[in-house]
Amino acid sequence: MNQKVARALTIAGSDSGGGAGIQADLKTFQELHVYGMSAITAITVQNTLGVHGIQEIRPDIVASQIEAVTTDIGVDAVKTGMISNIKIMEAIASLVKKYKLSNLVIDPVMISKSGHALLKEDARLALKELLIPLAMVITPNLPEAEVLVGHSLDNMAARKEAAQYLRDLGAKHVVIKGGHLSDQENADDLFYNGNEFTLLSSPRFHTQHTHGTGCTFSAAITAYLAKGEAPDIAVQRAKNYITDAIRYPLNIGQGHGPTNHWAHRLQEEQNEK
Ligand SMILES: Nc1ncnc2c1ncn2[C@@H]1O[C@H](COP(=O)(O)OP(=O)(O)OP(=O)(O)O)[C@@H](O)[C@H]1O
Ligand SMILES: Cc1ncc(CO)c(N)n1
Repeated sequence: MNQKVARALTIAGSDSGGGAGIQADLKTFQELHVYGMSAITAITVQNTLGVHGIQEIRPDIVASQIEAVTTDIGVDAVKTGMISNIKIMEAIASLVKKYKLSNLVIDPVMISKSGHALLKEDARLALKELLIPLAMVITPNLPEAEVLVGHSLDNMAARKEAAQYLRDLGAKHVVIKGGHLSDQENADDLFYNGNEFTLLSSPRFHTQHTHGTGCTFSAAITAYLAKGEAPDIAVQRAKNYITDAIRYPLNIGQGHGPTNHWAHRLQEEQNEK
């Protein structure tokens, strides 16, 4: 086998519970046959019941992790997740530019599903100034998109304007995720590539096991980009992946459990029996 292996890097926080953050990203990369690497920005003490502590990693250590893998192994696509402070954000932005990491997916993580702040307030502006201009794809959930534009987005016209605003900041493709629109029958995400708007649509499942859905979705986009898919295809395939991962829950933990990262294989395994 001398086919070139796709390589993806996640720059994110560690979730000891294994459902979100670095752990979700690496599991997703592996499932999609992409070699996964990590630069850890923070260690969270976390389980399905919530976030119980955070230790930020020194910015120079975050930077060295990125340098170590970029200069040796190489990176076909990269994603960012939890980046809790400005110093870490500055370090990441300068290395993305230095190493011309063009397949950059930004998941602008701000608050965990359990309500814990994962991004300091003063870092929100830095996210807009430093990182969003470098993004190939940005994937805010609805509350994050509202923070980024500075007002509520309670209808589709407002969400389309928000997507245009994020494009104007420099992100080439925008996905405003609809997971939080819990009164809607479907879980529809608004995708904008600068020319047209499309909906990434799926049924909405009534489950409490949605911890790490955003991390898993953005990691899947990153994996498909690493494999050379165009962004329009990568987001649709990632939507299929996260939909299966939510559809077939593992029922782990006492609170908001993780998604099922190997669910996409179940159909295949069923067919083999
Ligand atoms: N109950 C659900 N049923 C089906 N799809 C869902 C459901 N909840 C979320 N999704 C999908 O999961 C993906 C992630 O969206 P979501 O809005 O949950 O991200 P998030 O809030 O950033 O997640 P997290 O912060 O837990 O990582 C989107 O494609 C969304 O439509
Ligand atoms: C480490 C980490 N990153 C992201 C999220 C958002 O789901 C989380 N809960 N924990």
